[in-house]
Amino acid sequence: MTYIQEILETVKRKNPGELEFHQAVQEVLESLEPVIEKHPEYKKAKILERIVEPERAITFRVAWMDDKGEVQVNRGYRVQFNSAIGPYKGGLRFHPSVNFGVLKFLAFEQIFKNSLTTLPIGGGKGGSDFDPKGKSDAEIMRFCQSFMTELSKYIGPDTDVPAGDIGVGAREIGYLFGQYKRLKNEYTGVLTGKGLKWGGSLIRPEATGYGCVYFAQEMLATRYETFEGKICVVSGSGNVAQYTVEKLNELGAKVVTLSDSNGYIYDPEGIGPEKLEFVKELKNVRRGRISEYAEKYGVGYFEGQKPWNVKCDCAFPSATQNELGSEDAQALVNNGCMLVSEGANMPTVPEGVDIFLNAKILYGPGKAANAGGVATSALEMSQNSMRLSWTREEVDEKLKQIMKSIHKSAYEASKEYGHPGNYVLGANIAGFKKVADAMIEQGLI
Ligand SMILES: NC(=O)C1=CN([C@@H]2O[C@H](COP(=O)(O)OP(=O)(O)OC[C@H]3O[C@@H](n4cnc5c(N)ncnc54)[C@H](O)[C@@H]3O)[C@@H](O)[C@H]2O)C=CC1
Ligand SMILES: O=C(O)CCC(=O)C(=O)O
Repeated sequence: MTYIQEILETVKRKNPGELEFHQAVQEVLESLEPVIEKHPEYKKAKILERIVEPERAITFRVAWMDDKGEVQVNRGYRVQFNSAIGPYKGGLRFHPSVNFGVLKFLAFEQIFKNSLTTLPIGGGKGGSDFDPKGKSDAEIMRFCQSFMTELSKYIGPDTDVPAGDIGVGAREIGYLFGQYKRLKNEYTGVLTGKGLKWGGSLIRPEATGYGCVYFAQEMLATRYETFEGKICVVSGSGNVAQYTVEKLNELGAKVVTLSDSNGYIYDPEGIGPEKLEFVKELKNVRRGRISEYAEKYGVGYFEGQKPWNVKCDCAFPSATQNELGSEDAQALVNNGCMLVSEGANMPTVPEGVDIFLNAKILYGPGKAANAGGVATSALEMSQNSMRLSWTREEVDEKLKQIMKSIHKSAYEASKEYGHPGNYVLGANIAGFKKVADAMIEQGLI
């Protein structure tokens, strides 16, 4: 057994049943094999053995009352994985599928993603198995207040700064922030993704989707290509999907699909700006299903299916982990897809990633392609500390430059290690080195 395999076996033994966590660790460790060979100091300091163990993982009871006056109980979590280069930073996910395995995979990915942004932020993630679907605003507020009452003991603007993820958007961040302020009697940047009137940053809502498209633009440029006239397939219809579509429209592409957990819509005419406004209102205000788009515009709706069989030039998985299987990956390649840029975290199964890499299409893994969201969160933290606000143009320009720099460092690392254009390898290596060096310099902790 190799050194890397031994560590992986230990991770599996110590974290039984946490399949998503095993998957994320395996991908990163396999990429790091040549780095460990080149840098014996990492092996001596047992960096890999340490980096796969969270610094702290908290679970807590969240009791709240529903509109009928009945008591409900959920489980809350925060995984504080690595603080070598900055305070823990990463979103909160409210979804019934949330458990330690899912949050540990997300927090682990966040370590390398946050390092790639070049900004001083460590890796964390949290959430709850609470299902916001079908809940009233009052129920969401009571849940958020109870959740924050416990979480507030472990976070702070210089310790751990949560944000949104699946099921946590502007509304939830508002209720969480209000409760933190009430408990601590202080007005600090303890969360990002805040409302613009009370400490939020312009462009943060757009940042993950826009950033994912900027990263894709950089990949396309290596082949002297642009988005003009490209047919694009997007999955999901939440925050990341919406702003991915918005930026693709601006750049002259045509987006033909969106989805939710019930199915996908196919609009061959393209989801232009006006139709996108309908989606935003449908999903962010009325909180309805994407099938309503098909009814309104008279296009196809495919219940229980994913959009990966639709012929396209570029694909943007923007819903959830492992939403793109190996058959889906093969279908995309067979249909001539030349680029996949991941808005979601780990949306492609490992066999699918291999299919993309072997086919030599442009493949941007989530930890590089979707890093614009957390990078802009770090810009929100900077603005909060300085007590000022940058303009929309300033933040957007910084986001563009950060995505360019992430692309450059991932590309250069892939070249240095003999696989130019393999962004999986490049992102893992470039993200790892800064954290590993910081861990060594800070001693045995
Ligand atoms: N919001 C952010 O800034 C960032 C989000 N991400 C990732 O992007 C992805 C989407 O997140 P958001 O758009 O923020 O969440 P959201 O809650 O706004 O939207 C989630 C979307 O995914 C769909 N979805 C959720 N679970 C699904 C399932 N099991 N099957 C099919 N569809 C499903 C939902 O229907 C919805 O359209 C997640 O993987 C998240 O971790 C990554 C980086 C930053
Ligand atoms: O903005 C943040 O802090 C969190 C973003 C996030 O959860 C992610 O990058 O997956």
